[in-house]
Amino acid sequence: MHYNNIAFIGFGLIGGSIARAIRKYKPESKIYAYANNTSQLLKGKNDGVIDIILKEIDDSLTECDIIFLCAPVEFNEEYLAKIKPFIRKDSIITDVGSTKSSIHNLAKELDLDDIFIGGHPMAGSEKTGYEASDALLLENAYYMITPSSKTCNKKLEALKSIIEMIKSIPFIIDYQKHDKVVATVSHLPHILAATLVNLVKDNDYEDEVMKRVAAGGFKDITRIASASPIMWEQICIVNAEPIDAMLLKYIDMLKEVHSQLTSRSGIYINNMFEKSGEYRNSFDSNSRGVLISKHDISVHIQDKPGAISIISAILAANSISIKNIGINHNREKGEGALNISFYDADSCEMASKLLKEYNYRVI
Ligand SMILES: NC(=O)C1=CN([C@@H]2O[C@H](COP(=O)(O)OP(=O)(O)OC[C@H]3O[C@@H](n4cnc5c(N)ncnc54)[C@H](O)[C@@H]3O)[C@@H](O)[C@H]2O)C=CC1
Ligand SMILES: O=C(O)C(=O)Cc1ccc(O)cc1
Repeated sequence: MHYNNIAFIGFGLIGGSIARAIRKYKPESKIYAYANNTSQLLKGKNDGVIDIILKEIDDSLTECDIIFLCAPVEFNEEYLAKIKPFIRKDSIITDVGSTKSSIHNLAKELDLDDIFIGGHPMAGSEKTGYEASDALLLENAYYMITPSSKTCNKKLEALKSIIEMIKSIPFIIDYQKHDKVVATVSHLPHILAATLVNLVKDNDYEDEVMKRVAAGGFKDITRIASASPIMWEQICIVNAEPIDAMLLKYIDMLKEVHSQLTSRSGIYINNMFEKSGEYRNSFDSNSRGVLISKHDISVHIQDKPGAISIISAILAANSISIKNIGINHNREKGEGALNISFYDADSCEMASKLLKEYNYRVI
């Protein structure tokens, strides 16, 4: 199975970015797209990203080996049901939605749980639409994959290799755990950003001085307040339970800050920033993933003695200097991911090509 014919239902920021990346790294792919926005589809066709615009959800989908659902999460669920009659048993349906349990439950109800594998790229932006899409948007970003208990290994591996091909980092996770994780690190922060901006709006002076002088810190933490209202309405409603559980914990934290401020406890405030600073500084400095410099590659190696020395010998024999080399112990890429950085782009490209010729899997 070559997974050559790839369909997109919804063709905006994320669908467009994945399609562009597929076109870049596997130009021979045949890309089909359907969306409720014809102008985005026409642009995609003009750019050479889309081969076939689908006017309807119909049996053209039977030709497709993998179908990406890339609309807001509630619409993805509607399309899962609509496309069911046209999908081959050996195809894969995946989605890019920010919530996973609800669509997995539906897949089970529809008896599609051997065909549907959840997906969620952990990168994006506050912008929307195909116009904002970019082949490099998801590069070096984690891409969560949520298999079901009926997902077969062959399909899982196929989806993983597409994700690796577009230079994202596959991260397999249980779908219920996924929803709790993203409720905390993505959904709640979007709600906080929106409410903070609205706090300023509702409390500013007539001359809008707050808006005018809002400094870098405020802008940094509120960029995502400009995200798509329809997309976030659907995410919040579909993932309401875990978001609400974290929101309640957060309200308790704010109440504690309020109480400590009332009693003017400088020590409490100091400790609060001490604790947060230490933890925040321990985050990966490159939020888009584990590859820090532009001249890095990651090579999958078997976990056995001598594996690293073989690779360094291949590179040395071809006069390619290594700047840094080390096993990725975080296991984001699974066991045996070796990170190598080079001094310049040419060395990096040559090394990647060479190691691939030796049948190493390089991303
Ligand atoms: N924006 C982001 O940063 C990220 C978004 N996601 C997820 O990706 C999905 C898509 O988000 P974006 O690409 O950002 O949104 P977008 O607004 O840029 O694109 C949505 C696409 O779906 C189409 N669409 C909307 N309603 C439709 C309907 N009823 N029928 C057919 N097509 C319809 C639109 O025409 C557009 O092509 C969402 O499920 C979101 O949760 C995941 C990771 C990051
Ligand atoms: O713009 C940002 O920083 C984001 O956080 C984008 C984003 C939005 C939704 C997701 O499910 C994942 C990532």
